[in-house]
Amino acid sequence: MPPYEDQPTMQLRALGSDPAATGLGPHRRPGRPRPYGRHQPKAAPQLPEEYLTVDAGDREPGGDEGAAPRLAARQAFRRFWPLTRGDRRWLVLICACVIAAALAETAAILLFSDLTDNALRQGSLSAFWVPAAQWLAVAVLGAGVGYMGNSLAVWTAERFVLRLRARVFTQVQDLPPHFFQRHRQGDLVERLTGDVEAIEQMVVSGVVSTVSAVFSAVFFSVAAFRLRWDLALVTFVLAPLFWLAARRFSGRISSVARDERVADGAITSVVEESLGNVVLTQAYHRKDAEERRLDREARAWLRASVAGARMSELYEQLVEVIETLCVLAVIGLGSWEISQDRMTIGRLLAFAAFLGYLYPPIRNLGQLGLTLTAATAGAERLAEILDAEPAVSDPPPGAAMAPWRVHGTVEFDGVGFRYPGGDRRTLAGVSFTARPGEFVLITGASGAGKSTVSKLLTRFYDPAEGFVRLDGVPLYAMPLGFLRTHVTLLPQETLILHDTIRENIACGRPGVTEHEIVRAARDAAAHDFIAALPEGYDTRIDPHTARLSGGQLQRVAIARAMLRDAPVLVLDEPTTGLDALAARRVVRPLRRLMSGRTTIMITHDLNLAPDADRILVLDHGRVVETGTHHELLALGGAYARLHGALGGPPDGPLTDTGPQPTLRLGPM
Ligand SMILES: Nc1ncnc2c1ncn2[C@@H]1O[C@H](COP(=O)(O)OP(=O)(O)OP(=O)(O)O)[C@@H](O)[C@H]1O
Repeated sequence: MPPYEDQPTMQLRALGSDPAATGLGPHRRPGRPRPYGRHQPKAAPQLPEEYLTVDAGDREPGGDEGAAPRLAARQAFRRFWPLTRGDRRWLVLICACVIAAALAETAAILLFSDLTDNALRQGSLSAFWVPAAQWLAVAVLGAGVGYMGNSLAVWTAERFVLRLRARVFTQVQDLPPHFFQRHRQGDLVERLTGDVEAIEQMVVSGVVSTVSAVFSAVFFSVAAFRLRWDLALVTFVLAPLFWLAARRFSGRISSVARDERVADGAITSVVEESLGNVVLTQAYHRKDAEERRLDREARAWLRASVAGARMSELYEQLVEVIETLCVLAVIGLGSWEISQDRMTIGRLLAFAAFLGYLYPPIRNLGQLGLTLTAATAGAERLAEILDAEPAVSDPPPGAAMAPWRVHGTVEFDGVGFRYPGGDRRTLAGVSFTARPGEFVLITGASGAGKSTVSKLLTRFYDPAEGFVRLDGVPLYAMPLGFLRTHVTLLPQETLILHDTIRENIACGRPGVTEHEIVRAARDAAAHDFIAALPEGYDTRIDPHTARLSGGQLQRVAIARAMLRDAPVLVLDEPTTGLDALAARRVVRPLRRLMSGRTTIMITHDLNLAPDADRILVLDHGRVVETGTHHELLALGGAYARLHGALGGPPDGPLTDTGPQPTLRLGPM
């Protein structure tokens, strides 16, 4: 008799999940202000009473998330089952195919017993043809439903993966900056790939496998009792041993699976971070340190992986022993029956062969529990993302104070803020107003809270106290899309899409013409260097490749902002990281971009200060000085000290063409 696993079987192998696996081990790898939208512009709205009376101090900066929550397999299943909505009729059809396949297999077993009893035992060829033809018909039928069920199951499972991944990805995109500071990128990548697939194993494939195993076990049991009730009874008395073995292993497997998912995330993170930092690695000759880092994570992964494989193998071998025990019990009882002349050896052989069909579904039921337990580790990691609250959200439908024609008055009114999880306030009582077209420069020591102002102004967070307003409307009272269409951020680190230069500029305003792209590039002093590239505007750029210099990338970003054409501009250290010459080349385009727009510039670079309508000096989250460059120098306080320490421009008119890398942002 061939080993059980090798025996012909028509049982649907639930897709994506090898029922013989415990679920451990690697998963499949895989111009001016324009109206908002089409609405007619209207005057800046009057705020309803509720926005004026809300005590903003009650608002908590959201988005704080804890560690991955612990979930029981049942909770994890319930949590992700709703994502099968829309495909449940297909699941029903798949289950029907699974049941039909189990029936066909049961019929095949009975026909096999028929053949051994009649054709083989009696040595009669005439007794062979009818059951043989029936067996063939049943096999063809089983193959048909097997093919249909498996194809449909792959399609349904992949649709589930698609839907779940899209859901998690959408959520990830709404999460606040600190979430990404606290989670390594590679680990998030792993959650969006490996963990998503692990959950599919639990939900779609899990349901199909369970239906398959349950129906096969029921049908085979009925057939077993029909063949020999006493032998069947012995078989079933010993069946709980499979369940006990699975139960014994489930706790250990759950913890090993969790370690394995975390190790998978860590190794992806190290590889990704190392590739992203390859210049630093080479420049500082950190090759050995990076290799050690990879080796450390790889060893942790190896330990988790080996522990997982060992656990799985131990379970498999234990089950083999239990199966052998069951077969020996049946043969023992059968031998006694034969000795009493109550049974023939042919019947006993037929029954023993039949056990080869009966045990896999019983054993699969136990293993399914383990697969679910292992997949729960992935569910916990995804639940952590799905449960993380975005720090900000759109106002409820009907309550939004938009659209209107934005003029660009920016107001900070008694703003206080503390980062989620932060131990102290980053901003306290910050108040200032920038009227349309004004240039306000915010400076201060490192860590004073300057960039935090830009994050509040572009609403990555809401203030815990006070209000940030645009044209008198608190930012939280307008849709995020409306706000970010009218307030353009040019962050410190130039944001580049992995695409062509054309697309990198065009993404400032979808639907722009080639002519508009080229005009923006010219205004940003980027056209000439782009045109000189062999592929011109079709050159693909990447933040990690050196095809364009920092200053050139910054000018591409300025061209994008030009197209965006927002009335408010937030510039976070626009010249930081650029050498003096590159910084000077950025000045003219910046002047064009700032012209006529409200500009909040966050910078250490005091070369830009004389042109500001107002300068705010931040210190430990508070505005300690306000005035023009000359007023503040005359004051001889914090600004004057910063100016002296940072080597700002002389107290006089500046030019962008002089021998010193001084920058002039005055009117063109
Ligand atoms: N996600 C965060 N969680 C907790 N604290 C944070 C977070 N981001 C920034 N901070 C803290 O808030 C304070 C202000 O940070 P911010 O980046 O606004 O300073 P900055 O003045 O722009 O500094 P720099 O000039 O160095 O960029 C710092 O003490 C910083 O450590």
